Amino acid sequence: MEVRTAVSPKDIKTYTTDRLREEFLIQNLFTADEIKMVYSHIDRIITGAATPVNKILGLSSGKELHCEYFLERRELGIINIGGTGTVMIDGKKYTVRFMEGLYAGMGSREISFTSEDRNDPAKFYFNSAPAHKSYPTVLIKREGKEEDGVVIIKEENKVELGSLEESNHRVICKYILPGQVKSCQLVMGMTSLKPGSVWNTMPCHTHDRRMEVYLYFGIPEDAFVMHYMGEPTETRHIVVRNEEAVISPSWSIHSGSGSRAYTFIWGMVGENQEFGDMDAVNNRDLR
Ligand SMILES: O=C[C@H](O)[C@@H](O)CC(=O)C(=O)O
Ligand SMILES: [Zn+2]
Repeated sequence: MEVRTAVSPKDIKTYTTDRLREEFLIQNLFTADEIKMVYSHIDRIITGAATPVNKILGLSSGKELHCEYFLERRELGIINIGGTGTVMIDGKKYTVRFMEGLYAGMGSREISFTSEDRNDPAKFYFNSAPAHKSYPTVLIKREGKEEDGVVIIKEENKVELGSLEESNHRVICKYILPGQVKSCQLVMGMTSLKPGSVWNTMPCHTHDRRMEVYLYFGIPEDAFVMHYMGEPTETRHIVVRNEEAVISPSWSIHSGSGSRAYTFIWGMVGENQEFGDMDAVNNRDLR
């Protein structure tokens, strides 16, 4: 597990491209038959991915967490962006298809990942945060029938925002949030741009009470997203490629414009779970 420290907005004023990428960009998350993780001191979020191809991958705490098992004092949110896979949690099997999610509560001991088809492997992306209470583990689906251990995303949590005229027409699909999937800190979801729209989170915002990580995906190899970060009056850009993530500290905007439409997963950690708790930035004030 790679460990990254927190960063002051004063520092990034002098950062080179390389330094900025080293601090905030997360690359090579999806590596065959490996679990990759980055532990950030910013709200202690862990951003990771499990890509089982030929193996069963077990999630272990590693030496960095100094505990017996990964979710001893944590919670976990997973979204599969690959082929159908299986997550085993304490002997219970969850089949997780493309774009389906899973929330695993604190105290879950044995967690492992497998793919159904090695030619179309699952790609389990995850965010994990410190937790103080155990909430039920549930599978999260966009459609279907509500049943025991399965949550269907509510219509009110599929929000259409923006317009083609403003090049920011998109659907925000909220997976883990109060009123749908209970968690201690973690709030997670996915935003998909409509063809022809390229801007996410524009107008942009900051939120002092939580940090955020974006994972961009569904981008062809020769395409990219210009991700914008920094204080609203001191912005910087990071060129993000397919299946790369970017860390956004509380003081930073997090917004992007792609060379074409794309999709991204957002995960937020901090003290406030209210989705609308943002400090809006007026477009006129950006620098
Ligand atoms: O605090 C909320 C997050 O930044 C994202 O959910 C915003 C987003 O997906 C979008 O506007 O496209
Ligand atoms: Zn945000």
